Amino acid sequence: MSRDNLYSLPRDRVGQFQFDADVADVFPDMISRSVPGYASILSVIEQLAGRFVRPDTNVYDLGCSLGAATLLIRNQAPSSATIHAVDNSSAMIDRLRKRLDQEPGGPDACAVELHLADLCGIDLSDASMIVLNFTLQFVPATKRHRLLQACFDALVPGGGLLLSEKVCFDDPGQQSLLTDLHLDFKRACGYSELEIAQKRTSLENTLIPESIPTHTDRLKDVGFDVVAPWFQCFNFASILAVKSTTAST
Ligand SMILES: C[S@@+](CC[C@H](N)C(=O)[O-])C[C@H]1O[C@@H](n2cnc3c(N)ncnc32)[C@H](O)[C@@H]1O
Ligand SMILES: O=C(O)C(=O)C[C@]1(C(=O)O)C=C[C@@H](O)C=C1
Repeated sequence: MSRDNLYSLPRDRVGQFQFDADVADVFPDMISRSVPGYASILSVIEQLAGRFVRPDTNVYDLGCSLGAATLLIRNQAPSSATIHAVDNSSAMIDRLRKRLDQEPGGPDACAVELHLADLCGIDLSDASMIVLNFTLQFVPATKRHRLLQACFDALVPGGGLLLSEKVCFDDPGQQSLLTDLHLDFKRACGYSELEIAQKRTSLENTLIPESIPTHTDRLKDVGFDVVAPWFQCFNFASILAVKSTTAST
């Protein structure tokens, strides 16, 4: 795995964070040293796939990056399911396509379709599981409600949505403590103060976190019956939302 040292040298001007080829090349290292609990969340996504993915349904991995969640879901999905891996970064989709060519899966592996597209513009239907693993935070706040409504509407009764996000806190004490603990995590993972500062600048106005109650209220508002925050480490959280089995599609 290539080491992320993208922000290790001083830059005259730190531009907006982009999921370009440089980031794609180091992404597994970058995300695992930036998001506490990332590996645990992935392992739970695989577990959830075993429970939620139904035969002859679609699964959407929205903002799939290099397909970490897609490949784990494929381990559990019935062969008649189809996983749609969606990302608007060609660097990410190209690398995932190569990886799938190298690892086509066994004879019972379900189909994986790649979509180089804005996830706000794609049609979603007949879904038994939808994953937004650290993706919604990059979608403009004004588009988030409509996207989650489309996700809810696309789910079959009993279907599940997994939403993981960097979050913020209304209470200033919590905000400051949990941000500091995240920075300590990054330092312990080997990032320098310069790397941390330059990456923070590049993510400003690009990654827009919201509070856990903002996320859970919105998920209930679009129709989810059960909205269960199941993971939090510092300012990173994951929520499972389930559509009622008696809901009409
Ligand atoms: C933090 S990464 C997601 C990590 C990935 N889900 C995983 O589990 O490894 C965010 C991804 O969302 C993609 N993305 C951001 N906004 C998007 C949009 N509007 N449409 C499609 N993809 C988007 C980025 O290109 C990036 O690959
Ligand atoms: O907050 C940070 O420092 C992050 O790097 C977080 C984060 C994320 O949550 O997606 C941001 C961009 C990269 O994709 C990897 C991790």
